Amino acid sequence: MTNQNVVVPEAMGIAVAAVANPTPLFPYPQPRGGGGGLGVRRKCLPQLELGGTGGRINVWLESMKASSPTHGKAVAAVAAAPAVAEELDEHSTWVMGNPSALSMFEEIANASKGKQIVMFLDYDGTLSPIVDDPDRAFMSDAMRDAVRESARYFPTAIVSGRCRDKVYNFVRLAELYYAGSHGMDIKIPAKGPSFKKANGKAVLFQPASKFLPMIDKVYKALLEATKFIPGAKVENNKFCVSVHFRCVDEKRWSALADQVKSVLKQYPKLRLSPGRKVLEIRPIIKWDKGKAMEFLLEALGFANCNDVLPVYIGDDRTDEDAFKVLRNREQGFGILVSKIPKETSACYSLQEPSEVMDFLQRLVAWKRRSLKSCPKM
Ligand SMILES: O=P(O)(O)OC[C@H]1O[C@H](O[C@H]2O[C@H](CO)[C@@H](O)[C@H](O)[C@H]2O)[C@H](O)[C@@H](O)[C@@H]1O
Repeated sequence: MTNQNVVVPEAMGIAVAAVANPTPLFPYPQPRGGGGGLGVRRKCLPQLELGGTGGRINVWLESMKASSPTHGKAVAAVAAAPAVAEELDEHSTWVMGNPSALSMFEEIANASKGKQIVMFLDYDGTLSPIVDDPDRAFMSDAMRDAVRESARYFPTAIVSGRCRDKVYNFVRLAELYYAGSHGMDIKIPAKGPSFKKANGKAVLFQPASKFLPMIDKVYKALLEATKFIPGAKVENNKFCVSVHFRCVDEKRWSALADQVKSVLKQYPKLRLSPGRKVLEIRPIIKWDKGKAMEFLLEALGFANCNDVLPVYIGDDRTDEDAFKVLRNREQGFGILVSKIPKETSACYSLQEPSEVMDFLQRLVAWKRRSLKSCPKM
């Protein structure tokens, strides 16, 4: 490895406190309703414990259901339910707490005046629509153009649960920064249009590298344990593993949860969290997408800056860690991609990837106009 820094967390001094910024740069909307809520009935997911007996399987099952809302089904349920009015009310309350980033565009643009926007984008469900086959989650050329343009004006990073190589192969833009495996695999190349702040040295940061052999073993064990469940798919994401159940008949979810649980019992150093019809298995280390975002900000020279505005757009539970960091720092803003109300720490929302594309295009157009009228901006 030449001209590349392999960074260990301690060496970077990465801790939430290390990059804390005391100056509120963006006025987060105040939480509405009780319990710090956004006016939405809280549907907290139970902890997915790996030990214990049969009862916990139900907890797993409930989690799998709760973390996999299907828009079509939700809409049908709303239409059929007697409490339609209440549901609609809930939705509009949520929209008030998390207004559309498109309808609030002027406010967002104003807040970024004089500040360097740094763009963080999740991949699945944000840049590409959710599809049955994870290997075919392609982003459109139009979306690729929008992301390419974003990177011309703002340092832009992809932060994904997928392994870094795989997400790079989908995005195929060398001018971006990539954080794969839920932020546990970060690479900052040495050269590129927006890499001036990275001191001309490539950075490779893999805080879970010692877990590689374990992840490999658990991946093989999960493949074996789930091979009799039609539709189940196990994906090796290098520092984490995804067990997909989108194509598994709901009647077999419990059997799948059972199999996964029996494998994970032998791996107390791994934890499990639910995603969109997927069980995500990863090492128990204090590292997540929020920490990855902070790492990138620091590595790019934006730590302790008052004139930076990080924007994080994502659709998944794992993106909440980044939304929380922004909320706690009172800096920048998180945008949740969702058609249905969800508990979130984001302050704005977009409904689907096509809206994400609109938003990126508008931001770039706004930036271009501002540069024309005031080239120093
Ligand atoms: O952090 P992300 O980039 O959003 O990655 C999270 C997981 O995304 C992928 O799974 C999801 O998208 C698939 C394709 O649309 C879909 O089939 C699946 O049901 C979703 O959960 C990816 O395959 C996982 O490895 C990522 O962890």
